[in-house]
Amino acid sequence: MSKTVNEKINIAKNIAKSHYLNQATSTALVLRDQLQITGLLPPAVETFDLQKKRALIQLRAKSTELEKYIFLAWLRNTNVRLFYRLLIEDLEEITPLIYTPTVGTACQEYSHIYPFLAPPGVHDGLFLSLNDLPNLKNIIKNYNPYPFDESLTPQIAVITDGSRILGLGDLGVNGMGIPVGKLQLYVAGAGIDPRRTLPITLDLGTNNEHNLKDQFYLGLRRKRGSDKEFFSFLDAVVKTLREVYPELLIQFEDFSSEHAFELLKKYRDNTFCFNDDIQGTGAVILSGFINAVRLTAKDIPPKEHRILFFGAGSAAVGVAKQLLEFFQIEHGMTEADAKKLLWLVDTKGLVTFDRGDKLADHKVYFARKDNEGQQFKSLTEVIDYVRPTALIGFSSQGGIFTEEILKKLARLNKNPIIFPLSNPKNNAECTFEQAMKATNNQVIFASGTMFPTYTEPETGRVRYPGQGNNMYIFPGLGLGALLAKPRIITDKQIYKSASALAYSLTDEEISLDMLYPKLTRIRRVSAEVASAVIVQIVEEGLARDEEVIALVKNDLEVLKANKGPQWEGLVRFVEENMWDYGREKYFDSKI
Ligand SMILES: NC(=O)C1=CN([C@@H]2O[C@H](COP(=O)(O)OP(=O)(O)OC[C@H]3O[C@@H](n4cnc5c(N)ncnc54)[C@H](OP(=O)(O)O)[C@@H]3O)[C@@H](O)[C@H]2O)C=CC1
Ligand SMILES: CC(=O)C(=O)O
Ligand SMILES: [Mg+2]
Repeated sequence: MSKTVNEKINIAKNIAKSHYLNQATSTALVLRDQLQITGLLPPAVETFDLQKKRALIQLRAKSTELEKYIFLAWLRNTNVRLFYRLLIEDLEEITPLIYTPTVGTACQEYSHIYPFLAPPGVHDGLFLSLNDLPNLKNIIKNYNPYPFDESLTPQIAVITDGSRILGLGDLGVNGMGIPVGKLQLYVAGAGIDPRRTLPITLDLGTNNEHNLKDQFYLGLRRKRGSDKEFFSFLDAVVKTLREVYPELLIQFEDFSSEHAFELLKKYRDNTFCFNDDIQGTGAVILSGFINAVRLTAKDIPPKEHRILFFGAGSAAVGVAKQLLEFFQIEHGMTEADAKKLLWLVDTKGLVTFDRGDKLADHKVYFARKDNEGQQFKSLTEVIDYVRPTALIGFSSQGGIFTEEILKKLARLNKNPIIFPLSNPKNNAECTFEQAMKATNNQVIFASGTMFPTYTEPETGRVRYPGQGNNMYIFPGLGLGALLAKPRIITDKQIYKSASALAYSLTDEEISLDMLYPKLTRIRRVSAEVASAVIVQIVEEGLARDEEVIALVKNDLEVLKANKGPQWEGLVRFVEENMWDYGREKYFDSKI
């Protein structure tokens, strides 16, 4: 039902201070009068372009990355659309400031920078502590930034308990920067409406002594409790979230590995959710690996790859599982044969059955049985034994891929695949430059946090590092799922997101030997990932959105008739459903 002019004015008055609709110095004079804010702003009426220009100048004038993070948080919390315009248009410059690496520093400092991130009445996200258990429902409802519009209920929540924030360990409630950062990438990368995102940090205490002793630490001052306490709190939170928002998609993020696997097992078949560190990372690295296999295909048949994971936590095991699928699905290998291509290393060395320690549940499946009683402790020993074609780092041990290790890989392979994937940047197992130099520029490289390009001194050729970060997957995966509305996220949907990403490279990107598309194309890439996920959801019979089902069927008809590019209708539909900073609801009505 259309609103009367008076109703519109009332809405506008209520929201005049809203950080979403705030146009600041762009507010037209007539609107200032109607909103009764004339005189409260300087007289000039500026364009959106000029506002952006000023914001960029101010941002670039900050001397540290943390100051830039604080500036951007303030901008997001006071002028949502200006912030997203900056982020979307200057993605390569801004992403490292709101996500890895800077978000790592911001999380470490969260309790110190906290009050200066948002003005009164605007909140970073929802904190749910153990003390809130009796009253969860009301507290969840407290987070309602847009009470004047019922259509703006949250669609997607990213939840952490702060227990393994990037490779920085247990940061407790300081981990809030991660759900906030991930959800900003949902908006920039896949056009999720920022008003419908819900960052959640659970407070079950922290084992971080530094935080517990810090007078400014903002979480509960207690250590983490038993697994029983953890899982019953999580049960209550998930159950209540589903009661309040039945269609909410939940992304579990940065939980300690044991809990991460257990949560996924508990909820994957009954809740609309996925785990980003296990499944999102699995998909993004599979995608980079598919392209690395293509680049090495003339020297190594795919089935002869030998993949060594340095680190055996949620990320490594998540990727190993996706690679296992890949060798079975694409190369017809049996599960047992595919498993033989994968080795894991943890703090005790190569993960084997007969090592003598009790293996964590998630390591058991990949534990080697063919070591004939031998154990291998150091990475050098393991490399000599395994002779890997690919070395994948998920250990959070910055610099541990030394020059000696990198050279060893180069001696074993014409083009060694080396992926130092730990975050943030200081935790990367090596840098791009180190990998290039040690391998005589032959490395096939991706890292979790972006490294600068490298210019080969001999030829002047510019080489592009890949960024193997789940940010290439979760935005498109989430968008596809939100549009098709399945009740659960399946492994097949995750797998399809990976192959869609791998095949989204343009001819130019392929000619530059890139493993991942340029970040600047993220929206198109997310649309392709989302479309692949949607097709899979429809094929599994899980879609509940009639329009989407009809579109997929129509595209199938077109495909059968060989009339057009794959899923073009669907990709267009997905793109049309993306939020954009320019598409704005109330002020378009020109009240
Ligand atoms: N690029 C991306 O998109 C992503 C990157 N990551 C990054 O991956 C890293 C790991 O995450 P996650 O798997 O969840 O974390 P975990 O802490 O669960 O795993 C770390 C693993 O590294 C092992 N490890 C630590 N130190 C050493 C060492 N000196 N020698 C050998 N092994 C060691 C640990 O061994 P043990 O089991 O014995 O303790 C553990 O298996 C983090 O830095 C995270 O930021 C995570 C998700 C996505
Ligand atoms: C990227 C990410 O999810 C992590 O490092 O945990
Ligand atoms: Mg993570």
